[in-house]
Amino acid sequence: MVQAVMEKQLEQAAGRETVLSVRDLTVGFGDNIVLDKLNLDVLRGEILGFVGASGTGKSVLMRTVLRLLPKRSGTIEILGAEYDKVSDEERLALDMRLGVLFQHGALFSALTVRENIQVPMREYLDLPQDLMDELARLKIELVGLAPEAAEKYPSELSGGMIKRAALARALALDPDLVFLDEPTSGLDPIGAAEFDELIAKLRDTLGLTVYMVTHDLDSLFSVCDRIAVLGQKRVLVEGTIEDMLACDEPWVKSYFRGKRARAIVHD
Ligand SMILES: Nc1ncnc2c1ncn2[C@@H]1O[C@H](COP(=O)(O)OP(=O)(O)OP(=O)(O)O)[C@@H](O)[C@H]1O
Repeated sequence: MVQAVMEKQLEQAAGRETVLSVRDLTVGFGDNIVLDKLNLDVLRGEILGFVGASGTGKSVLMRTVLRLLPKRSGTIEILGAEYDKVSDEERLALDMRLGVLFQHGALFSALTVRENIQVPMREYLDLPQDLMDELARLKIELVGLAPEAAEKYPSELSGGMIKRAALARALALDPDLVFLDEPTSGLDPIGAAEFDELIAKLRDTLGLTVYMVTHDLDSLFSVCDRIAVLGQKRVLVEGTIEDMLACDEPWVKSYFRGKRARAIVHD
């Protein structure tokens, strides 16, 4: 069954551009091998939901792809380039095409929302302050925050506003691919649904590709085009929500056909 789902996905993937291709990736800490020969493809323009039991290595994979953790072996090709094989200059250019929203927002508490959004601009670009202010204003509008949010500090924002501000910072350089680590965690169901709608809208309007680590079944059912499940140190199964619902792999079955999931399906 799992094999059949994988083969169907490969067929569907044929002909679409792969923006992230991970092959035989092994990552570990001392004797603890967290990912073992893992393979994963993310296709342009899709929202990929990445799930797996707690502690299976979802964050480790995302951090390794972002070069925040070292890999033992394997290849990671991102936006058509293999990081290990490009020059420093090309690596910098690649980094600019990636946006990241870390869990809990991870905004700088001593900076206002506007200043937070301008951090990547300062790091990668050499722009006059008035242009950066205008760009920050546009990003704030894009994520649905009020203009007044620009001069507020993170401590003055609600959880939902922090997520939106962090998303605005992730979008600061108009990336092709954004990584979201549990973007709806800590939000109430209405706030989470609004955030999901925002992500779908941004994908549709900006043509973003979204890689989203999530435990949120609502997000998986409502906005993800495809889902990848991490287990046994690799991607156990990849597919649409329908594929997940038909899958007999025990963890996938209990996650997607358990009590909580059934409540969503029958909503
Ligand atoms: N810097 C590190 N040093 C040593 N071990 C680590 C490090 N980071 C992660 N690990 C280990 O890697 C494994 C996977 O952790 P990871 O945080 O990726 O899980 P996760 O799937 O994201 O979990 P959760 O859903 O709870 O966030 C765990 O066993 C963890 O202890």
